[in-house]
Parts: sequence; structure tokens; C-alpha cells
Amino acid sequence: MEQDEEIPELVEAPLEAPGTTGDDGDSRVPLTILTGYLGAGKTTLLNYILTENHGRRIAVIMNEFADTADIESRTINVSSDTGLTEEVLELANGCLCCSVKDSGAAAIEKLMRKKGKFDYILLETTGVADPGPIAAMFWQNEELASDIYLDGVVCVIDSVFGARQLEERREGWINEGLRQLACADVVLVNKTDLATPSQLASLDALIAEINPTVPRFSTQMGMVNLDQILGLRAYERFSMIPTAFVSTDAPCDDDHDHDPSHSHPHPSGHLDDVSSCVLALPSLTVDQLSRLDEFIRSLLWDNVLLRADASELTADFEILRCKGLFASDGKPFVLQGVRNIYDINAVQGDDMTVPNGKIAFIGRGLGDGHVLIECLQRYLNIISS
Ligand SMILES: Nc1nc2c(ncn2[C@@H]2O[C@H](COP(=O)(O)OP(=O)(O)OP(=O)(O)O)[C@@H](O)[C@H]2O)c(=O)[nH]1
Ligand SMILES: [Zn+2]
Repeated sequence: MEQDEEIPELVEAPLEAPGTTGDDGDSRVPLTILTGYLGAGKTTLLNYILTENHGRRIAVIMNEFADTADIESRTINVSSDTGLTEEVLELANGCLCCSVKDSGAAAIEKLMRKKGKFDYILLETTGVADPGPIAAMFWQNEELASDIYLDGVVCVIDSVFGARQLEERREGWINEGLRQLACADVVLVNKTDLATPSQLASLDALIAEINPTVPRFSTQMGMVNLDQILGLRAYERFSMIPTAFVSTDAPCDDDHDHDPSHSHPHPSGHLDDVSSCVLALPSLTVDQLSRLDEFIRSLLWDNVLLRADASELTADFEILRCKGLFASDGKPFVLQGVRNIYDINAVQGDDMTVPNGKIAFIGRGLGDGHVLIECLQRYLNIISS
């Protein structure tokens, strides 16, 4: 970790910032998460963004490991317009997501009081962070919802070491690089100056295998057209299809591995049949929670819908992404899924309530999602069979 890494300063914008208090009257500040493995080039990208003439006034939150062995010493530094670290937040239990919720939310609230001084927030995670819970926390945070919204997750991948990092697998464990890629709304394949063409080609194939719909751009020193990574509105209130799926720059994913159980014609290039559906969830019992896990696993891994009578229905659609926040047994849970990688985790920290639990699915060929929704409702016994 670069201990002497400079915390970037706010960049004063002489012009009215684009896309913030825009035509839609939305005065909320977008937040973009920068993720990527250790040393991939996140800070380099951050500095590039801050020095580009983009007309946005940007605040930066850095979440880094201190250079000690002390696992308690993760901090979030919020850099202010003075350029000095204003908040150093000790994360008591080493869990970023609850710290973002607890003390981090306070930092952001404080930051928000300076609203008018900035109109964009960038959060650089540590190289070993799973951005999933962080993203979930921001897109679901009711208290912050009127002030900020999660715009998207940008994942920087080292073009020389990225493939090795992604391929490092252990039974029953999804490595951080994979989690970061799975969460990504856009990928920057960085340090292309150091990689051979064959390294680039195999890395690209690997990325496409894991997250086939994510737009990816080659960069050196993080230099990218900022319109490709900022202002994506990828998580917009579940209602929008992530930009990744509608970007004209999205690579054609025709040639990714097909699950043989997919019987539907693959409409690659025709993105108009990507749709989403949302199911409101009551607080789940422990049994319902495990049935939800079974249902999601069967859907994402075997492409089948489980029925209440234990029979299976082949899904004639493909889930690209699912996400959810709901309560079970008095605790909040987050579902994060990208393609067939998913996780259902209890959110650490017990002060969080989930008044309106919901799960959203984004998929190809999903239609209005009523088949999926009804199956799930019946399987969880929310509606009777
Ligand atoms: N050759 C080359 N070096 C780069 C490129 N991008 C970043 N670097 C260098 O790679 C090193 C790591 O870059 P950082 O931006 O600090 O990486 P990071 O992801 O922020 O690292 P951590 O915060 O430690 O996880 C630095 O020495 C950068 O100057 C690039 O495109 N080409
Ligand atoms: Zn860094």
C-alpha cells in the first residue's frame, strides 16, 4: 500500500457540472466505486479523473489498509476541498459495509453538508475489497438516498497479472478479483503498455467468460473517456437496466459459453429484450431464506425454476444480474448476483432495518418476469400454490 499516496484534492469546476442538477431535476450526487486488484491502477485512474477537465467537482473517499499488520486499522479518508484528510474513520470490525453504514454514512452526511462544493463522489476500495456489499449498501441506503445514488462500479484490471488473479480459485471460495469483476458495470483493462497481444486476448476472453455483458476498455495510466465510466446510472432504483447492457460499446457476447440447457435463441446484438422485474419480499423465515438460496442457485447454476411441488421448470431466459435486500429473522440480508456468481449474506451490524425487502432480476428473454416471480413466490410460500 502506498502510504505516501497523496489524497487527491477536489477539483474546482469553473463550469456548471453536467448531468447532476440536470434536466431531470435530480439534485442527488452520483457515487462511483473504483475497484480492482492490488496495484491494478485505481489510484492512477483516480488521479487521472481528478486532473481531467470534465467540469465535475469531485470528492474522494478512500478506503485503504494502513501499512500495518493491524487488521483493525482500515480507514476511510474523506478528502475535503482543503485537500486534507478530514475524516479518518476507524472501522471497528474491519467490515467496510457496516462501517459505511455506521460511521461512513456520517462522513458522507458531513460531506453532503458541503453540497454545492462538489457534485460527484468517487470511492476507491482497497485492492482486496469485495465491492458487492459496498455497492449494495450505497444503492440501498435509505438515509443517503435523498443525497446520493450509486452510479456504478468501475473495475480496473491489470493486463499483465489480471488473468492470474482471476484464475486463482479455491474450492468454495470466490476470489476478490472475481467478485470485483462480477460487480463491475464497466471494466478498464489497464497497463496495456506492459502486456503482450496474446496476454490481452486471453485476459479479454476470461473477462467475457465471467462478466460477458460488461463494457471493457483498454487503458494506459487509467486514461479513458470519462463518459465511459462516470454518469452510468447503472443501479438506478432497480428500474433501469445497467448501462452495461445497453451500451453500444458493449462487446458482442455471442461466443460466450452457453449452458446447454439454454433453449432460447440467443439474441445477441438485440438488447431490447433485456428486461427486469422486481419482487417485494416480506421478512423471511429461516426456512424461507434457505429456500430462496436453493431457488437462486438452481436458477443461476442449472437454469431451472424450482416449483413448490419440488418439480423443475427449465427457464427459457437467462439471468444476467440479480440483486436484493431483505430481512430474515430480524437481520438484513443482501443478495448480489452477476450471471451465475451469487451471494446471499447477512449484512453485518444490527442497526439496519429493511422495511421494504425486494429482489430484482435482470435478464435476457425475461419478459415481464411473471413466470419467475410467481415460481419464486410459490416456492417461498408467499402466495399459495
Ligand atoms: N506501465 C504502467 N504502469 C501503470 C499503469 N497504470 C498504473 N501504473 C503504475 O502501477 C502502480 C500501481 O498503480 P496504483 O494506481 O497505485 O494502483 P492501485 O490499484 O491504486 O493500487 P492499490 O491501491 O495498492 O491497490 C503505480 O506505480 C502506477 O504508476 C499503466 O497503464 N502502465
Ligand atoms: Zn491505490
